[in-house]
Amino acid sequence: MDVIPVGPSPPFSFGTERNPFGGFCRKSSGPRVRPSPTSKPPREQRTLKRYETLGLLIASLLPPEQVVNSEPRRPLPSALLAPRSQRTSLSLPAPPLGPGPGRRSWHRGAQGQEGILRCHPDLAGRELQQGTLTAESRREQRGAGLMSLDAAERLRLAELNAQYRARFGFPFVLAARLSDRAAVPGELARRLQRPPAEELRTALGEVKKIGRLRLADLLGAAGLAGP
Ligand SMILES: NC(=O)N[C@H]1NC(=O)NC1=O
Repeated sequence: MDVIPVGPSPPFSFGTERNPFGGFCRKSSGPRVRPSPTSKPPREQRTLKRYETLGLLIASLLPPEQVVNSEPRRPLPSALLAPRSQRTSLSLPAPPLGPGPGRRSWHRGAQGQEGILRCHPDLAGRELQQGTLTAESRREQRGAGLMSLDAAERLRLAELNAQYRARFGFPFVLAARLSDRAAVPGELARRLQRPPAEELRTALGEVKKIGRLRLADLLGAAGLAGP
């Protein structure tokens, strides 16, 4: 069977933190490095990024022996090296959350799971208003009705998103296509109350759902969007 090469990443960055799947995400603190709408990466780089994301999604579904890291000095994410039966290792031991030295070293450690969450824009956030979301995110958020919120609903979500980020250190992530505008604030308020380690696992599970749905779209396949 063919092997799927992983990495190296193309030379673009939305920050300086490398996520566990090879891309760059925003750092949790400090000034945010954000491309302005007028400085989008060139078309080829966006296309490359899409292919890289697709390759990594596919790699995450394969047994480790079929995944080859084409960048010698960059180790594969540990989540990809685990036997497939344990690949739900996005439910690995809880990292220390919140401010403090433990969190920093965890960030730099082998897991770095939290980084993937920071790749996600807020639901109904500024990027949606400013039109700077990726086409996929925009479609997902629009499908959930998040583009039609009134001012009070938007404010409520913005407050909840800010509280969530302050508590957990990463943005609230939810597979918008499996939800809707009426359910999102309640779900956000509910998850805001959860213990950090549990919430991290839930949030990573949502990333997997989003990935599966996007992969199903890309492959034109039905049935990949299961639990
Ligand atoms: N924060 C967050 O959940 N963002 C997203 N969810 C989703 O389904 N698409 C997104 O952009």
